Amino acid sequence: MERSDRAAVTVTWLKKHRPIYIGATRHPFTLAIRDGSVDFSSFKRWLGQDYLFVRAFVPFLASVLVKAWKETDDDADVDVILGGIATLNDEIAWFKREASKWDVSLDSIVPQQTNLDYCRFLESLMSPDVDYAQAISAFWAIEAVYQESFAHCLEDDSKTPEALKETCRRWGNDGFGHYCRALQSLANQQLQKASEEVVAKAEVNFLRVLELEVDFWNMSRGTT
Ligand SMILES: Cc1ncc(CNC=O)c(N)n1
Repeated sequence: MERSDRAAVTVTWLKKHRPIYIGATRHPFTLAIRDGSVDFSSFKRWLGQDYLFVRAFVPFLASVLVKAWKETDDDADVDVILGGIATLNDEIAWFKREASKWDVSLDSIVPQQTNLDYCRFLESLMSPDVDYAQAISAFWAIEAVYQESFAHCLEDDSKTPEALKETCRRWGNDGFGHYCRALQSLANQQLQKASEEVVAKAEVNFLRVLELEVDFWNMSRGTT
């Protein structure tokens, strides 16, 4: 069967790996935010670690932008990624404000092993040997997990504490949902014309992202 006859590649991955995807997007930490039982010290631990992650996410996005610029003909890909970089600029300012609100000192956060592992994975994708199809599909997966996790905390029947709603809105808002769908569609476009080998590598990366996201949420427990 030609790949063009099949459903979009990311859609087949989501179906095939559904339980793992659910594990990342319905994690006990975000479910505890949603039902209001979350322990604020867990939230503060997550906030500090995520700030470090987001700082490392900036050069990753820059590397995806360079790949898009080199490997695509129209401006659409670069424009979507550039929008992501602009959002990250606001996001870093937001982390600083939020951290001071919660008395979290960002200068003294020590990255935990899971965070170092995740940042090392991002760095491996920054290599010029990794092609754009792989980088954009990993990028989509990373953003999609946050979008789905936090959008779930904003549904009508959720009991998310008022103090955490702004955090949930940052990734759970409709604009971010739209941005994730745009990334997904860029990823599908690339995967559709990629070799079987590249698609296979991208699927492995997708699973690695889900695993790292689960480990990342787990860090909020403070037992690792
Ligand atoms: C661990 C992790 N994964 C995804 C995101 C969302 N992207 C940018 O903010 C994030 N902040 N942290």
